[in-house]
Amino acid sequence: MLSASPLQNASLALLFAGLYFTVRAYRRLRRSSLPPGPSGLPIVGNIYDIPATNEWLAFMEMSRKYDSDVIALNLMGDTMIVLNSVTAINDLLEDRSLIYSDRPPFPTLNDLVGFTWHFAFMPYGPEWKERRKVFMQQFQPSQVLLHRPAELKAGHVLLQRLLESPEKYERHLRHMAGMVILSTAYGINIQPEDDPHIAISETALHAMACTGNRGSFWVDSFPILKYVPEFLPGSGFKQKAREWARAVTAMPKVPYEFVKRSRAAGMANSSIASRVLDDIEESGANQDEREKVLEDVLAACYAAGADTTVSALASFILAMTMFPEIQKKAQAAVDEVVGPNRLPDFEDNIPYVDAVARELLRWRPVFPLSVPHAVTADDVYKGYHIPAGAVVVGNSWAVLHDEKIYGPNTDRFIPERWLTESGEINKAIREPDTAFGFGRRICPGKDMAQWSLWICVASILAAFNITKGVDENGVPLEPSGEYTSGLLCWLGGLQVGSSRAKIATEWRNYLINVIYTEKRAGQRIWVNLTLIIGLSKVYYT
Ligand code: HEM
Repeated sequence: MLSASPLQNASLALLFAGLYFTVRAYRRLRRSSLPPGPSGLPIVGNIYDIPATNEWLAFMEMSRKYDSDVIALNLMGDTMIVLNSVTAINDLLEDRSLIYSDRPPFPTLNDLVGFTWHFAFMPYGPEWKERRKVFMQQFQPSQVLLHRPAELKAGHVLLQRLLESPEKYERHLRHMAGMVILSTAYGINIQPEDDPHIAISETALHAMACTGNRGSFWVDSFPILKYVPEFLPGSGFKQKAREWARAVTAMPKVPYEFVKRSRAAGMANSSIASRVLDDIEESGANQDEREKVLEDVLAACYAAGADTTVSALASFILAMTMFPEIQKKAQAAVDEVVGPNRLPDFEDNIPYVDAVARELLRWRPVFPLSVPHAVTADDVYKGYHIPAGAVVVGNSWAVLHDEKIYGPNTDRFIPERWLTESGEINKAIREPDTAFGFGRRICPGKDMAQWSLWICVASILAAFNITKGVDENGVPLEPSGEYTSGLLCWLGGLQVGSSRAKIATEWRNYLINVIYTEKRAGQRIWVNLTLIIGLSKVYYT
């Protein structure tokens, strides 16, 4: 074996030292031109500067501390830029959306679990554009009108189910959301219980909630771990991912094949799938390719639309429990327009309910940090360097709780902030659009989501009182009002399904005690609900 001379050793040591200091100096230089932020530790960077809960509040605090609405964090070598004001969000995610519309990679979610069909997680590029275009055609405001009958019917079935077992309200909200989406997208009439389509989708959504937070698994930080063989100790994540992948792969295929079979048998209901398939078959061009896009888009409706709507409605239940005086006002507003003999309809003009629905999205945004974007080219903003590849997070919570925009006490649920003195919607107040994300990635299901929320809120208010539960001594039990946090420490993650997780874990545990729903106005409402049961029987058979 050859051995190096002392001179060679000294030269090598010098070379390494030189390299080390050059890299350090380069990093310092780069860091100094990044937006301000906590300095962090070697290697791990700022991961310990981000708390495990309520990260959006920590980012607002950093913004104050560094006197900058744009802050930068280093998460194990990756740069995360957090935008804490409406101005910064507009300047970058809206006005420069050409380069700010990418997504960071999701190694566990996409590569291991198989959500590659879901365009919400696709990089900005032709595949994403194609799917988004097809989606938008079906969810633009004029098309959304076609979905209203399904939303109304599902709202009525929701009331009936709440009446039967109010303590299972979260399950009923899920059923309602699934019913709207499966019937709109595929023309599928779901079963009242144990529907197989719902079961597959819920398992896949659970997988999404577990893996959508980048950083939940080490493989997110070290993608090479994807290749670890399953027999090695510590590779449990791969087995779990393989189990989830079965449902995730089945989610787009099973309902799509159902539609194809129903069409072949001449029994398909009207749906987005059927309308687009008619077009595809008529034109005959690129049939397989276009069908694959359609299959993905339909599945994206459930994947993106179910948990979100459920989460917002669960916040509604919470708000009505915490602010009973608002509930009374909202019920009075509904009663005044709707009267005692029917349930609300989309044609009803009830500004107070509009205000409640807006306040809901503002007060407890489903995605407090939206869904992370990524920037595809180097950029300069306010003199700061934003490096290509950085994850860019819009702090929706900061905007939606900004008292300069929405007035005082933004932590309280105050629908009046949206109203003029005469009780109409005040058009001068910025709509809660921030709750639906930004720029080219803004939620394309926004209109449908808002109408779904509206009809459920109005219908529940018309039929039920929502009150705190009492313990065995009759003492009211206070709900904690806490939510889970979705953004894990390493990289800007997702909030998908996290409110659901909280409700599932905490609320369900003392659900029967904490929140119960009672029939309001006794017989009068019961009569209405009997009518609804009649309607839903037609639906179920
Ligand atoms: C209250 C309900 C909802 C809320 C709060 C919500 C919010 C959001 C947010 C914050 C994003 C990320 C936007 C961004 O990256 O900047 C998003 C994306 C998306 N949403 Fe929604 N959403 C809701 C309901 C729905 C519904 C009902 C559908 C479908 C029918 C839907 C379909 C989608 C899709 C497909 C994307 C991915 C867009 C893309 O990456 O291009 N959402 N949503």
